[in-house]
Amino acid sequence: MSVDIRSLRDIPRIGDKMAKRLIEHFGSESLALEAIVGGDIASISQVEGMGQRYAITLVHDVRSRKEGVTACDFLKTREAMDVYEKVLDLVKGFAHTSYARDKLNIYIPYPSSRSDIIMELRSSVSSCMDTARLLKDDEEILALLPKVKQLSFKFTIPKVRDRVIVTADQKVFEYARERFGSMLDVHLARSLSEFIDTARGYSHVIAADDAYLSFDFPEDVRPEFITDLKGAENWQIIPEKDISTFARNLESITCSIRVVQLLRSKGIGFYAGVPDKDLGKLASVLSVIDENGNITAGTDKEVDRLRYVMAGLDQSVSIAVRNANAKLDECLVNSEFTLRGQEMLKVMKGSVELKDLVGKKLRASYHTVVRECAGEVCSTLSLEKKEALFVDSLFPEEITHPLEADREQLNVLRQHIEKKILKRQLEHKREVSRVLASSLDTVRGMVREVLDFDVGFAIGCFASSHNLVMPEIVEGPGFGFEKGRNMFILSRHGKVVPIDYSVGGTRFSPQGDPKRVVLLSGVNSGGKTSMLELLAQSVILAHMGFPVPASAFELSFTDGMYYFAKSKGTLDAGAFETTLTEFAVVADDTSKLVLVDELESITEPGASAKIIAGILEVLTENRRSMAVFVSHLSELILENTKSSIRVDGIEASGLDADLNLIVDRSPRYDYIAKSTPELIVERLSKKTSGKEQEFYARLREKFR
Ligand SMILES: Nc1ncnc2c1ncn2[C@@H]1O[C@H](COP(=O)(O)OP(=O)(O)OP(=O)(O)O)[C@@H](O)[C@H]1O
Repeated sequence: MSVDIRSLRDIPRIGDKMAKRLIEHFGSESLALEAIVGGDIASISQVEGMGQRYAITLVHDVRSRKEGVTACDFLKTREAMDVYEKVLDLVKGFAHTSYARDKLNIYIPYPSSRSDIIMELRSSVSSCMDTARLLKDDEEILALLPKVKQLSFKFTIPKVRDRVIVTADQKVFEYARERFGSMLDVHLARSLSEFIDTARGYSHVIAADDAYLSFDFPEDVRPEFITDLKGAENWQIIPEKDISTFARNLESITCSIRVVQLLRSKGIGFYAGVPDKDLGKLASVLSVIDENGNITAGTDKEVDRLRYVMAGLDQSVSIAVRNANAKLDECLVNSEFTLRGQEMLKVMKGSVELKDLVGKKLRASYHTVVRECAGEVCSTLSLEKKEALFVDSLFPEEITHPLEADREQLNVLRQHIEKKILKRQLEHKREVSRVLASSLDTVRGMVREVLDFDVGFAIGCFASSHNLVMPEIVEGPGFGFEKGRNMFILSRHGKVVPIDYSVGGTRFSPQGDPKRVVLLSGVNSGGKTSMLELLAQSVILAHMGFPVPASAFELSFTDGMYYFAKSKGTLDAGAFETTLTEFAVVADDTSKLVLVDELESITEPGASAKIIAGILEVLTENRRSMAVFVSHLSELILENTKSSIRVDGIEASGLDADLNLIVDRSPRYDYIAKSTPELIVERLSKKTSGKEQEFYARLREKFR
């Protein structure tokens, strides 16, 4: 039964505490609900106290309430679930984003009662396959996608230190502090002098009322009057607020824009609500900021020049000073100083200092050197007139040797440049923020769509890489295929022998034999278990609406799949009983596929054969059941039943030159294949020597 979910309270797993955390994390209940219903496992996992496993369970829970089924409705045994999880891991290997890797968990196999969902999925997966065919080798898209992450809004914006709001009005002050206080300084100035003192500490001053409008301010205080603070937009006062959101997520956003543009250029309609022109504008606005929210180099020549000045100031001053001192030294070395008699008398009388006389003599040369030194700094840094005046004040009027730049004045120059950069940046930031503020929803939606694109793209790439085909759905019961490939063997060994096989009524059935219940006999290590695994993989994929690993595949939908893997060793009485209880479930009249691997080891061979025969009879009587039982006891089982059960066989014809079994991996229909353990014994005897070989030779004799 499907249930409508309208609030977090409708989800039994979510208590008050978790609901609060979800709302805090996503920003609102509707966004939290959207993430859960939409299967955004990656984001839900980030909620405090959640974790990935819990997020998956939560999403499955909610979806199963909406869809009325869970994965366990189809996957009836632990081993069936294991195969599903391993298949899903293979698909996840093709995801380019962690978002997609997590979200792929929402895909589950559905029972035939929800064939409507399977059919819907088949059509969307088919278009994912088309997209993958087109794009799977596109290097640009493959490089862009891994850089797209979910947008993060969880960060505090560092306080802006170079800007201040100053007001003379208590009410305005309180309002400004409440709205902007966490992001920039707000001051109450009760007098003009207080205003000016405060203003001098900042590169940009916003005067938030008209109290000081008519005053003449000193040249270094140039407030901006924004007298209606309530009517002001955030981008005017604190453009950093919106810019930060974009800057922190810059790579994800710019890569998403590029992905959308690329997809559109390939004729794939994507994110239709936003026209190309708007995307282009967004991209060009974003190109102006870097990941710290600063204006990027190349945006504004003046900012670039000032940054260049800032970066080169210390070095160019020290080089120019060094050059000046070298010139001064040279000048001194080449100077002669002659005291005339009058001068000597004055010095002797103490009315003139020798130092002053020397200074007088050197002044002209000193000032020339200092002028040249300042000129060198100005030209190296391409300083403007006003900045050049600051440079002049770096060097003392009085002759000093060696020449040194005044550290304090250098600092004043640095602050002057810095203020100019900040002021200029503010103009750009306001422009950028004005555009970005209205684009947040667009960008949020776009990044989500790109991430969701990767979910489908991963499925498409998986299908394409494994050469999968969409199975044809038939009335059945039955399944049959050509060139089926076990994907686990393929990923483990890099190659796999394709197999043809059919059970029940399909166009691949042997001479139209529609037998639905078969025993699979055959040689040890012939590939019987691998065949069951291949069937399980394909049937699970088909019930997920996914393509399957074969060149052609037909199957009928079933209500559930039972996969019982080989049990290890003979079971004790308790475990035997438990195993039988597990098998009792196959007796109901639902449509089902039962795959069983060597059940005989549950007890001694004679009894096992009877039990297996009994189970097969029950399955044969249910017209909607299909079953493949792998067994080495097929003859014994047939002796114990009158039901019409087909025995197929995987046979080995010998050993090749490398002592590997020569096996035809495709089962032969209606054929009891021998286990041929003698081939294994023969192989061992050929591979060994001495005593060991004698031992195997003796065993071999037993088969003659
Ligand atoms: N189609 C195939 N292509 C390539 N290798 C295969 C194929 N099928 C099986 N193999 C390989 O053969 C080996 C034995 O396979 P598997 O375990 O399925 O045989 P089995 O018939 O179940 O053996 P046993 O009767 O001893 O349990 C495995 O290593 C598997 O990788």
